[in-house]
Amino acid sequence: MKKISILGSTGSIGTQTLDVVAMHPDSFEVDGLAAGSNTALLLEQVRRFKPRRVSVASKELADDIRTQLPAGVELYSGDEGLVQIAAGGDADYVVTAVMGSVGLRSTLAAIEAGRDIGLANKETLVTAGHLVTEQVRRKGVKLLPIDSEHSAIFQCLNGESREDIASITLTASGGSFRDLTREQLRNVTVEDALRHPNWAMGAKITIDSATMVNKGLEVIEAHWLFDLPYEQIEVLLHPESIIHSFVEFRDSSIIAQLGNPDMRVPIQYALTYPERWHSPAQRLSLAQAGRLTFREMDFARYPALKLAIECGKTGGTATTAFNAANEVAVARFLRREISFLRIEEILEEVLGRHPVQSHPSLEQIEECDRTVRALAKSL
Ligand SMILES: NC(=O)C1=CN([C@@H]2O[C@H](COP(=O)(O)OP(=O)(O)OC[C@H]3O[C@@H](n4cnc5c(N)ncnc54)[C@H](OP(=O)(O)O)[C@@H]3O)[C@@H](O)[C@H]2O)C=CC1
Ligand SMILES: CC(=O)[C@@H](O)[C@H](O)COP(=O)(O)O
Ligand SMILES: [Mn+2]
Repeated sequence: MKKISILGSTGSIGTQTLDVVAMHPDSFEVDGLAAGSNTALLLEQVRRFKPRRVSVASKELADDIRTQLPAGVELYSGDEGLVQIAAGGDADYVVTAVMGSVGLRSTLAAIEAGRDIGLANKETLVTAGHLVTEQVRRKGVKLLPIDSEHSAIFQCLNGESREDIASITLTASGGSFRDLTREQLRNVTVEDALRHPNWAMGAKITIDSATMVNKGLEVIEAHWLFDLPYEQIEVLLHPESIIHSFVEFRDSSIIAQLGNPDMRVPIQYALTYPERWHSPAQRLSLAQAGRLTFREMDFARYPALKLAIECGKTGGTATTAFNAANEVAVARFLRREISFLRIEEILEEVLGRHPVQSHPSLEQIEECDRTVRALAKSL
């Protein structure tokens, strides 16, 4: 029986993780659940999965639900609450599925507590990849990718030697606006941007997919997860999202991982690795798919992807700043304060002004995150 805790249990990845847990009730037990503000859904999850410990985003929300929790369930709140769910109790495994760099301290706390991590929260690695990977090595825990592209690469690399890798390629759907020119992006709405062609996901990552920031974050995530230089990480447009990513080896062989777009598959693999269990995901029929198509990435069409990769190559706090500016810009777009194209402009402006620090400590990372957020809000 594996005891798991989920940070962000009420979100897209969190609820699908609980779907996987529900499919294998004799193999998984839920120790802790951390939500943001969706207390109605959290209470439903508590009744169904019977965690011993829960957390919500604020003390006020905790006060709202205190009397509705079964006796004995420990209740926490705020950032400290996330850390409690990540590192307290007796879970063996923590799924990090909160959105944004708010997940950093709790992920580090879970690793410090010796827990294996199922990582969906890519912003954590983008913000402080050097700290997270160093701590993973020091504590000897497993860091298993949930992000579909990284799960694909992880599966393709199973049993292979690092020296044999020529390159890895992350596939990109192109997002909601893949058929629009930059000129046509001027007047797009939040509703348009939230219509992802292939995946049903949380709002922030759906916008990131439309700006191609998501692929930029994923390149940086891949750099840390697979310990590869940026020169060996490629991006390719693949509108069908059937090939989730692939690896080319030095003998010119390519190994790819394919499947219908369904996050329950990589989530389950991260939970059951190295085993593979039955999944209800719809089987892929290549005959029915008929044709898979590919296009070279157009960096002029997607300047935020170019900027993200430049930040990755610069290193230090450049990626921290990129991520913080993006989180603020996307939140402002979702609140309809700025236009879609303004997201990219804010990224350019913030990075143009950011004094990069090399080898930042956790405190320096957090300071950078705060400063950049304030700047991005003011622009
Ligand atoms: N969705 C997907 O298919 C994929 C997502 N990812 C990554 O997974 C992560 C989660 O994405 P997704 O599930 O789509 O996002 P959602 O917005 O759907 O969910 C985010 C979760 O985080 C919780 N949360 C937000 N702020 C806080 C906070 N301050 N304290 C505690 N909990 C908080 C939310 O709680 P509440 O709703 O209760 O407020 C919710 O449970 C992101 O990093 C994303 O990039 C990666 C690959 C695919
Ligand atoms: C499901 C998943 O992993 C997302 O990160 C997905 O990849 C988004 O799709 P695109 O960024 O390719 O549009
Ligand atoms: Mn992805």
